[in-house]
Amino acid sequence: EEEQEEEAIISRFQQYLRINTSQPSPDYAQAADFIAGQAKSLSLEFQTLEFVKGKPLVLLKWPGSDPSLPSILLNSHTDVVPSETHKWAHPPFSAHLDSSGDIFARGSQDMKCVGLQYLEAIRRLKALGFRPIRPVYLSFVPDEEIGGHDGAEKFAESEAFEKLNVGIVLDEGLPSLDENYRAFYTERCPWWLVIKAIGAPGHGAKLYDNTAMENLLKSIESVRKFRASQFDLVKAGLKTEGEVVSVNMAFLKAGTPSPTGFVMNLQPSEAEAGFDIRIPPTADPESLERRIAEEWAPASRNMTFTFIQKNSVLDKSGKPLLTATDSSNPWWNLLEEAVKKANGKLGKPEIFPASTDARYFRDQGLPAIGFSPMANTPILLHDHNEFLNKAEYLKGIEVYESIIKAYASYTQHARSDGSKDEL
Ligand code: MET
Ligand SMILES: [Zn+2]
Ligand SMILES: [Zn+2]
Repeated sequence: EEEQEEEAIISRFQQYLRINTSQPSPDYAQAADFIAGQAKSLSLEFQTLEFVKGKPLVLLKWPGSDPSLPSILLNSHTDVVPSETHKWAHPPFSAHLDSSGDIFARGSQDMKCVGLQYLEAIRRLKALGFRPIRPVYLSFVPDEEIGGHDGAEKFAESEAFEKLNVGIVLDEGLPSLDENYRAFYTERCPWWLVIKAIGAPGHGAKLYDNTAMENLLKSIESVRKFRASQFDLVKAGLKTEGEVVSVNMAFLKAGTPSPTGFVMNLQPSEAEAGFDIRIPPTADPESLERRIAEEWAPASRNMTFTFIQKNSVLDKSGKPLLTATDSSNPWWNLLEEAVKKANGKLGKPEIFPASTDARYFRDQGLPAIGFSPMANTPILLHDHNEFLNKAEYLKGIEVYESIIKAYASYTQHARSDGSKDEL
């Protein structure tokens, strides 16, 4: 019977994974239908919020016996990044289960696993007769992978959100290569930068100064020098990945297309490069901005720059967006204890090296913890052949069962800054 139950759990996970919610044209309608179906089968209240047409956010509620207590929000995004399908061993929306129990799919780690694990944990808690004291909400949000502006950002700023009286948010984390789960108290913020060079066109055989290509290449050299300085700190073991500024080139665009490729004897008059920059909350964004204006895209070299994405590392009051992970934050202690209770181990809290929707909730002054229970798992987010082992997925459900139970039973009135009322 337990075996049958496990099969049903895995089959539900596969169903969700098989919905193609890949950017840039995710099938949000089908994902929303699927989540609504799950909500019905679990007798959870649900509603669809559409801050932007065609981009549904599905909100589920498990009511608490004391609705006056701040609620718990379990967040996950429904969209996934694109895949180079033909480079995968198993198609990214096949959710292929191999003989060692690995389930291959885009979104198996990032983060359809988490969204469904929340639901499976609730299914078990309900079967055991557990009743939450605090209300528990689950948000299935769109558009995280393209910045979250039409999803979590609008949600966190909405009146509907304020009414939920959220006290703590759980969002995504990363797999761990060893047995210790990872938890994240803050994250680097994304700046997506495009620099553009212009220069005089001319014969491909002519040497002259200030071509667009030469101007852009000087910038790229400068970016690479900076990148190496940051990477060296990580390689030397002086800093972790989340503690340095990363910069990686995402695209290069230049040249005059021809039917066989590019015109070779014409020097282009424009050239562009795009960079994905991630900045730790402790870095000085102004000095980086100066570096961009003075070294990477100086007007003196006929260069301009724009940001496609530019989040602040600071909240409205100018403080870094951090969630406390000491005794001042009861939610942190509860998480630690709950993971232990489920026979899991938790490593030291870290800075999430990429970016998540948690930043929009932290921006509202709320504590938010990044956590995806995947131990002994290679980190394959945004990579080919993303997979999660079945046993690891099932273990994660037990961990959430323990966390949700602890959180929903917690009766002290925790303030949003994490401090407690005196008893
Ligand atoms: C820039 S918004 C965040 C998108 C995605 N989670 C990433 O870190 O790349
Ligand atoms: Zn994600
Ligand atoms: Zn992602």
